[in-house]
Amino acid sequence: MRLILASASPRRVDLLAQIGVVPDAIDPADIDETPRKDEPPAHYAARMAAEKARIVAARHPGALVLAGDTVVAVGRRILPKAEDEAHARSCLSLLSGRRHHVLSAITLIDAEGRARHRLSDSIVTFKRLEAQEIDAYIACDEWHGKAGGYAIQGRAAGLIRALSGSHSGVVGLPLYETRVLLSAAGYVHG
Ligand SMILES: Cc1cn([C@H]2C[C@H](O)[C@@H](COP(=O)(O)OP(=O)(O)OP(=O)(O)O)O2)c(=O)[nH]c1=O
Repeated sequence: MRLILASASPRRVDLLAQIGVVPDAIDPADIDETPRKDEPPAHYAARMAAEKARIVAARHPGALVLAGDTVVAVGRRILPKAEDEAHARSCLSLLSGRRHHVLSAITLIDAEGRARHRLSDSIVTFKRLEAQEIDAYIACDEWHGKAGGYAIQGRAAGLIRALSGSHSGVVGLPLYETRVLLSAAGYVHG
């Protein structure tokens, strides 16, 4: 059975490889990722994963298509991907010393066109960040393009006091849920 990964994220390829899954092709969806007005973060993540999967599945009839979306949320507020220093700084100031949620949604569309969905909800707690810790993190550039302005798989791990939930989900693809969906769709892997 062919598996298509509907994602431009190299992290998702690496995460899949961690559970022994190598997609036959990578075909990013490239959709409009603007949240709707007052859209709850979990709803937004699930909607994005489902839309990415649906658009890519239309291009690959008969294949399995996996898509994901990772959203950082402080309360009902969705933090967008940090594209510049000022934005990354404001994300880190907001996350400093408090808990936030990382919602990681996946959708798998099977060979018959049936969609299965899972949502991983993790709680991440940052230490209270000193000004020089924020400066040092900004200088390392790992925040670039990351939801919420940090990447737990890099230096930010040294600033995170606690994680409750799925580490792989925070990085971008919750592997437990992914394996469950792949198995349910009859995909055989290690
Ligand atoms: C919080 C956090 C986010 N991220 C990244 C993962 C995702 O790439 C990004 C969230 O954006 P996504 O829209 O989920 O993914 P993407 O744009 O990289 O790829 P595509 O839409 O094609 O599937 O933030 C980390 O790498 N580490 C982290 O700790």
